[in-house]
Amino acid sequence: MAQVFKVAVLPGDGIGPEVMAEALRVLDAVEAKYDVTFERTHANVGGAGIDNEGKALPDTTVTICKAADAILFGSVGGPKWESLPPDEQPERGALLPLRKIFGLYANLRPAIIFPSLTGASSLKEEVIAGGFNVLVIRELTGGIYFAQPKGIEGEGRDRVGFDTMRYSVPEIERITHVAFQAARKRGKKVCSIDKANVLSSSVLWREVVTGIAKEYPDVELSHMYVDNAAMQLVRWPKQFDVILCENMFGDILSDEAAMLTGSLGMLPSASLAEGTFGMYEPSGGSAPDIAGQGIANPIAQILSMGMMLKFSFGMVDAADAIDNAVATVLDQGFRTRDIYQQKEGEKLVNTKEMGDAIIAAL
Ligand SMILES: NC(=O)C1=CN([C@@H]2O[C@H](COP(=O)(O)OP(=O)(O)OC[C@H]3O[C@@H](n4cnc5c(N)ncnc54)[C@H](O)[C@@H]3O)[C@@H](O)[C@H]2O)C=CC1
Ligand SMILES: CC(C)CC(=O)C(=O)O
Ligand SMILES: [Mg+2]
Repeated sequence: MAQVFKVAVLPGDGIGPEVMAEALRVLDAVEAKYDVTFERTHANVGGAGIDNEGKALPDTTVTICKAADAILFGSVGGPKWESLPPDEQPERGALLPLRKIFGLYANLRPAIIFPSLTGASSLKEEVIAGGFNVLVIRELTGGIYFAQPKGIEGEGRDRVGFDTMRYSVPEIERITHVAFQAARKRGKKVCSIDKANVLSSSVLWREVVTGIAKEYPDVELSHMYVDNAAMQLVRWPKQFDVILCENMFGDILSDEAAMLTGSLGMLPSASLAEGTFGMYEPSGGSAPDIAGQGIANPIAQILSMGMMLKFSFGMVDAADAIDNAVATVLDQGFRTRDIYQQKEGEKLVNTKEMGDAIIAAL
């Protein structure tokens, strides 16, 4: 009998539904190829939650996610909801609570440059010749995005806005283990990012990471201040293997790493809890500037779905097949607008045509 996996599908806003449609068509192709059934339940989230059910994270959505084996998430947010009170907006009202409710503390963002895409990277060819493969591991449920107190107090020009950067030892320990275990299976190097010359949370972060590293003598640890890391990523990305970051530094550096691979539309991510539950989402946002035009790059969403197959369902072969299909279509010259270089052999395609090509390659 075919194995059955339950997937909560949360397309969200902007380009979310457009790229999600392609990921689901690729999931159909996986179903046809492997002896497996993906039971999918769609739910509103973000602006779609506000518009359809009056809340960025409707209770029905949480119930559907709790009944699922994994969440496939598009992206949320956009100008339409930016004037709502901050805690009711799609990002703070839905995405961050989802990460907290499901304990998704480990965010894996693999920035890999496909050989045929080196021309789309913002870096010079000689800097990225031979490719690079960096895994950003971002702590996702702590730090300045979550810690209290935060808010805006006072009146008029006397108002102050404040957030709190806070990390506990167990929070640092568990994400550090994720980074070292990942490094063990690849280049055996962890570079931990902090701002220990200024921030107390970073002083503790560095101390705890250094302690955990002793349990992994086969993995080399280095530390780097976040400002230098931002510079080193564009200077010589090949020096990095696994980059370990707290929440906000990882948010920022992963967008930077994405662009080195050609486009934010290329960077998938897995947000993992203890065990096999995870939420799988592109690293980028809802891209209001291109939403509704059918031109968004669906690759980040499709590769995120592939990460779901690997990390939540143990379908490593199917995940590899998706990665290979993406590499094949890029070799064949298919390009959405964000990675189109107007070079000979390139074929400019829209979102759906990119989905078609990946399904054909699969
Ligand atoms: N996980 C999520 O749901 C996230 C949501 N956001 C939200 O998204 C909205 C827009 O934020 P921005 O800062 O503009 O970031 P963004 O990531 O949505 O877009 C930044 C740039 O990258 C491009 N881009 C992103 N994904 C693409 C794709 N798949 N194909 C082609 N181009 C792509 C966009 O067109 C834009 O020029 C905001 O409301 C923001 O809060 C931002 C980041 C993550
Ligand atoms: C709401 C933000 C924290 C989302 C974001 O930028 C991200 O997860 O990369
Ligand atoms: Mg981000």
